[in-house]
Amino acid sequence: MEANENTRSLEAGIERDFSDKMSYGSYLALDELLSAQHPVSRPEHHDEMLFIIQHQTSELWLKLVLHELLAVRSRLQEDDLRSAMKGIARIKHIQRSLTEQWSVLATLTPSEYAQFRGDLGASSGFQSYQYRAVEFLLGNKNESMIAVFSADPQAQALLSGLLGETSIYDEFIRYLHRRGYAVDAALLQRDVRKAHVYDQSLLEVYKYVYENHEANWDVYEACEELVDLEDNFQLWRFRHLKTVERTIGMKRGTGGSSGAGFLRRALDLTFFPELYAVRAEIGR
Ligand code: HEM
Ligand SMILES: N[C@@H](CC(=O)c1ccccc1NC=O)C(=O)O
Repeated sequence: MEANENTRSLEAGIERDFSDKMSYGSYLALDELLSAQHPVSRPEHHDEMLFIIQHQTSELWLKLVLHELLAVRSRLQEDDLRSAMKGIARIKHIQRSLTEQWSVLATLTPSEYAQFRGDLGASSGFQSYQYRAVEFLLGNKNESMIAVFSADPQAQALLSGLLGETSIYDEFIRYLHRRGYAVDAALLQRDVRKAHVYDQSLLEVYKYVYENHEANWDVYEACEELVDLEDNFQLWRFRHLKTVERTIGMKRGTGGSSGAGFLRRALDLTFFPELYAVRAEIGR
């Protein structure tokens, strides 16, 4: 039957009755997940579903990035660099997927978006607490961002908590110190509520690591993993900016910012400045 009818028959052993067993849908809470898309445009605009699902899938992946970053931070605290790097490898794949996904939203034309943009009110990705949590964990701390969440105590608590905790870069630096690399004491005691700023002693450490990479292989490899992470993050920011430019041009953002100009300035931020600065020092 199978070959000539081009149909696959169910095997006898295939489970059919889930009345008292966990099924695919119940395990994944699909009823909840798939009933969480609520277009607000009236009459409902066809393309709003794309807009909602693009954001929801991004938030799901951000949830996993956050989960993995917290694990990476713990593994660094436990001096388990190899396992921390395994976490970063996974995050890098998620980032690629997030960046690749912009091409789906890029099919939304300015005319289509304009038909429901007004219904979005003042809501904006600027109010994504998971995105801000990822930025904080990577070291881009900015206390003023928390004000956006004044109406969301849970988000505010999460971000206030992370603001006062170390970033994965702080933990990497502390790990380097424990391994005997000459990191300045001031850097180890810095105010973690502020963004990391360029440190000369760290540049010297990296210079040593890169010039003697054979003898410092695991640290050298970890440095390059962090550069990949930042590179991927910047690619996401860039694709966001370019999607914004092609859908709303130079309009102001619904969140109240100047729009594309504001997003472009994020491209000047860097999580790991010394890892970029060291490039200019190699082979001098
Ligand atoms: C047509 C699609 C999109 C447009 C036109 C757009 C536009 C903007 C604009 C103008 C801002 C600046 C804040 C404001 O004033 O609103 C912003 C911020 C932001 N958007 Fe979008 N966005 C789009 C899609 C997305 C998607 C799919 C995500 C994924 C989660 C996202 C996440 C963010 C985040 C996280 C910020 C804050 C960025 C930062 O702090 O640098 N946006 N967006
Ligand atoms: N800020 C966007 C609106 C927007 O993109 C948006 C609106 C609600 C929820 C998420 C959004 N995504 C990213 O900012 C705009 O100005 O058109």
